[in-house]
Amino acid sequence: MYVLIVNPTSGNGRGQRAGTRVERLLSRMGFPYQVQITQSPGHATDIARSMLQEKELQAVIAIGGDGTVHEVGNALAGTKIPMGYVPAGSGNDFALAHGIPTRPEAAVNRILKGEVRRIDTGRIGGRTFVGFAGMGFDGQVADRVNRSAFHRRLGRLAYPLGFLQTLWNYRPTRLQLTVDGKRHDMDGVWIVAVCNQPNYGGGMKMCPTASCHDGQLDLCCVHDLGHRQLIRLFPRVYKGRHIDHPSIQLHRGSRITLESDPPLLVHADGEVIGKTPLTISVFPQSLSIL
Ligand SMILES: Nc1ncnc2c1ncn2[C@@H]1O[C@H](COP(=O)(O)OP(=O)(O)OP(=O)(O)O)[C@@H](O)[C@H]1O
Repeated sequence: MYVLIVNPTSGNGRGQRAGTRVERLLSRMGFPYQVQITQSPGHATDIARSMLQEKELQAVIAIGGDGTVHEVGNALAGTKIPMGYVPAGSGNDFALAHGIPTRPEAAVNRILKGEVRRIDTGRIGGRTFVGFAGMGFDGQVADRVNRSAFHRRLGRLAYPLGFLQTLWNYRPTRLQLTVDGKRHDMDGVWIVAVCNQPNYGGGMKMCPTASCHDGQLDLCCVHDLGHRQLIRLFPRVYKGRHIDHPSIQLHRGSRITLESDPPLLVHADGEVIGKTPLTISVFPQSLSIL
């Protein structure tokens, strides 16, 4: 049996429509399924966890955006139950990273092929992230975008707009980053992004060489530059061309700790989950995806 977890609010109602199309397809093809609609933030994790007891469960199909992938991934990481995905959000970085088609029919066909791949995930403050996490300025932007229905209606433009609105009042801070035991003290830090895939925040290529198959996490630290310089650098991140800039530090490792004063907001897959200090580690080959 397939369990569909549909976030009806994702992508401005796209989730609801995609859910109906997937349901029709599975029914027409005679596959057993059950539909569950999320009622609130966090509900997708609870539903997916409760379904793990089902004997006939073949896969959980997340229908929504990266937030829905995050929530379902939190329940399935560390289990053998695979996650299928039908993209219906505004950013859909997970779909981009894994070549998942945007049309529900094509995404379902891929799921029904049953080709399971194991991917790494990240552990952050007792939770799992599937694609990426970020802190500092980026945590503030995620917070602003997620709280605003207006921003969420903008799709991929939500992040660039949130970026510009958050920019002028943000003060970069001092931060201690430790990667696999090696400490890096940095001043004037804007962003530390931790990536398990290249795509980030609606199509940016924050860590262009990140891979979910290498047992490592890639980091991109943006520090020591002024507001205007950051604006000039920003468009380059969509092609991954920011990495040669002198204010960018790249690292790779499997265990990362971050400390800062003041504490910085942290997001995981675009969902705000807390503040620094925290430890992040890779959870190799922990999630099965279709
Ligand atoms: N019934 C609901 N009412 C309100 N919020 C919900 C509901 N169900 C899920 N959510 C929340 O909706 C948020 C956004 O979901 P999601 O990220 O899947 O869509 P999106 O923001 O449109 O896409 P993307 O993250 O790819 O841009 C998540 O934080 C999730 O917890």
